[in-house]
Amino acid sequence: MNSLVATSRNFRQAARLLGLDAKLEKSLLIPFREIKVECTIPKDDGSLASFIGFRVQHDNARGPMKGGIRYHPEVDPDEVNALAQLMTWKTAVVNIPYGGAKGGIGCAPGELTNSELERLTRVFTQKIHDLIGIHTDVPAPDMGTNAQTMAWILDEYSKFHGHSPAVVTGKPIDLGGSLGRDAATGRGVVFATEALLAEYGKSISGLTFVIQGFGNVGSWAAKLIHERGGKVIAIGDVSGALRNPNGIDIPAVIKHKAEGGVLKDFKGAGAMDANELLVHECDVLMPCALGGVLNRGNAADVKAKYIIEAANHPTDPEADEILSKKGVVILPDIYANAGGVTVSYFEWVQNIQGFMWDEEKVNMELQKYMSGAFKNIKGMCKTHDCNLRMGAFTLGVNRVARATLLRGWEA
Ligand SMILES: NC(=O)C1=CN([C@@H]2O[C@H](COP(=O)(O)OP(=O)(O)OC[C@H]3O[C@@H](n4cnc5c(N)ncnc54)[C@H](O)[C@@H]3O)[C@@H](O)[C@H]2O)C=CC1
Ligand SMILES: O=C(O)CCC(=O)C(=O)O
Repeated sequence: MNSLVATSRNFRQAARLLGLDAKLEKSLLIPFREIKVECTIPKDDGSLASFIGFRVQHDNARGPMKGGIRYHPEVDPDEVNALAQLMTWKTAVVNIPYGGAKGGIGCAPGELTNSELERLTRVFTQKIHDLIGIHTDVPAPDMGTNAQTMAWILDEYSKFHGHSPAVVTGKPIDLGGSLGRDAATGRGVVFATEALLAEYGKSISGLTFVIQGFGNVGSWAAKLIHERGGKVIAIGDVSGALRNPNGIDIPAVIKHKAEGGVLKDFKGAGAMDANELLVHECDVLMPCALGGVLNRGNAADVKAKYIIEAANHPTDPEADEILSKKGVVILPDIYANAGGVTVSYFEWVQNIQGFMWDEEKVNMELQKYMSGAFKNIKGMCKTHDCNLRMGAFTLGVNRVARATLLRGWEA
């Protein structure tokens, strides 16, 4: 199902549970602003290459719009729109003073050199610099982008507006990045998993995990699960998938990748069919890569008891229905992966204050926000007699609706 249709469907279901006025519902769904820009760069060989960049600013009722920038060949306007909308509900779920936005460029970052990526990022920034800003819209990394990408945006933006570290988060520590931001999404995923498992009298230790995606989110989640005694029995990325029923040595995989190795060539686990990864026998499944990977084609075959949505919208609504009938418990993206944007908020606060926190404080505050949000989601589940996805959606949508009503519409 189209990602925008799927996300809007979840929103509408939450709006109905909350009894929102139809006009308010419509206004919350329509994005504040959609930006589409053409970015042409000279490639290293002198030829020209053109790319389309997007930034969708979905809602700013609760504060500056916030969300990552994705570099991926499948980036399209509907997907960016859906991801921007998810950011609005996500920032409200963890109760940080932001709205939602998301950006992306349709490109294959792995096929561009570092200098081509730098030129592309700078051209994109030139085209959107007057529409982003510390108190309007604050980008961050997402799939295919990283701290270096944020450093280029910061530098290009600062040429127009003066030195502005708080205009992006997830930047290098040397440029005002926060300690703990690199690990934050994966760490938040693990805090969220612990909160969920505790409801069932379980903990990470001794359970089996399957993780799809071994980039920023997947590798940090895997590392922290491994450290807590969880057994990661299968992993995969764009190169392929690996399994080891005795548990994969995650620090060794991280070392292999840091030394330039490709995941599928790691020797401490056997190769497996990448399509089998999501339906592999395990206690906990963590999609940490693309959206829509759990769909009506594979949902019936999923064997995990818990799904932690570390990626954004990995579960299609059709799969959601099939999985819930099977009794699989799903921890939704707008809560499960909110640790990244939460520490982005801490980074922005530190930049504005001009005062750096130590990593212990960052991680402690993150845990507070994640466990507080889980309690609030459970409260909404009780109030509206609904599952965790609708608990999170009703929590987020209700906060945004209240802020919108309080601000009013007088011209
Ligand atoms: N980076 C962050 O702070 C946050 C990221 N997310 C979400 O988490 C997910 C992953 O993001 P990052 O780890 O930042 O991206 P990344 O670019 O660091 O890593 C992406 C991973 O997905 C893998 N992948 C790509 N295509 C694949 C395919 N067809 N099959 C299997 N694996 C594939 C890549 O090989 C890589 O391991 C995305 O859905 C993103 O929106 C959510 C919240 C915050
Ligand atoms: O850190 C941020 O501002 C946004 C992270 C993000 O893009 C996401 O949560 O999907």
